Amino acid sequence: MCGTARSGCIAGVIEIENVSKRRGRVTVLDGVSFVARPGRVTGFIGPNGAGKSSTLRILLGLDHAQEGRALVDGSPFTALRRPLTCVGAVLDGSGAHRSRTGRAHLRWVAASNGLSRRRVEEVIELAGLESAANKRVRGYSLGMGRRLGLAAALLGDPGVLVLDEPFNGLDAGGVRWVRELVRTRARAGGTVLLSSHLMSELAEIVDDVVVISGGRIAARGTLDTVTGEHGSLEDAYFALTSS
Ligand SMILES: Nc1ncnc2c1ncn2[C@@H]1O[C@H](COP(=O)(O)OP(=O)(O)OP(=O)(O)O)[C@@H](O)[C@H]1O
Repeated sequence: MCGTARSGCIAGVIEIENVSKRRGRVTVLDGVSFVARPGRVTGFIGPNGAGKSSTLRILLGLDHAQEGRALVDGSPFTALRRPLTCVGAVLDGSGAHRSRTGRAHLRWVAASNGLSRRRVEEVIELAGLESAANKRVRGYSLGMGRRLGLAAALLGDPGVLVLDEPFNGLDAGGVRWVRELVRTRARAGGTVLLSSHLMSELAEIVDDVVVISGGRIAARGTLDTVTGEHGSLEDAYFALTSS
């Protein structure tokens, strides 16, 4: 199904290797390295402006690093032949044209990746978008836009999910859905990499944690390792990022 011309996207290992990014004179990322593994939920946390979105954008081929590599199963995202069947991603917004309906957007994304209209109906149901699917995206709330972005990310039933602040704007039902979705995906052997500022929410769902601060990795490891002697992930986060 999914794959690169070279190796095929079977394991779904995300490797960020020594990635550095400068914007003008500002160093946004400085030698960032970590791995997100199959069967695990990896939380990517850090203060505003720490470099989370920049890292995820480089991983998804939306931006370039001056140094280092970001790989999925040893290949850059841009080398994937049918990316949606390998990596599902949600960055900011739904990515949909505002004058389209949610259903039309999903059908367009599905068609561009050789996926069926039946799958479109499945993800509409999965994302709880049945009553909104025929509305134009310009009328969507923040949370509905989030659900639409997640629905599109799930279209290809990918082994890898990359989610930037997936809980933003979601109501209680949406938060519960995303929580269960990422845990179910990881239990089934998928790789989930997600950023969030919601420490208590994250502590419930992550296996591994990567902490970034000022463009540098401040800590990485299992939830227990990173939490360490601190009472909670939140306490560890503040200790690691306050400088
Ligand atoms: N398009 C851009 N042009 C210039 N600077 C940018 C751009 N995008 C990000 N930056 C800068 O890069 C740095 C890292 O930003 P980034 O968005 O990756 O952080 P983040 O950890 O995702 O933050 P947040 O939690 O606020 O989303 C910040 O200093 C930011 O100002």
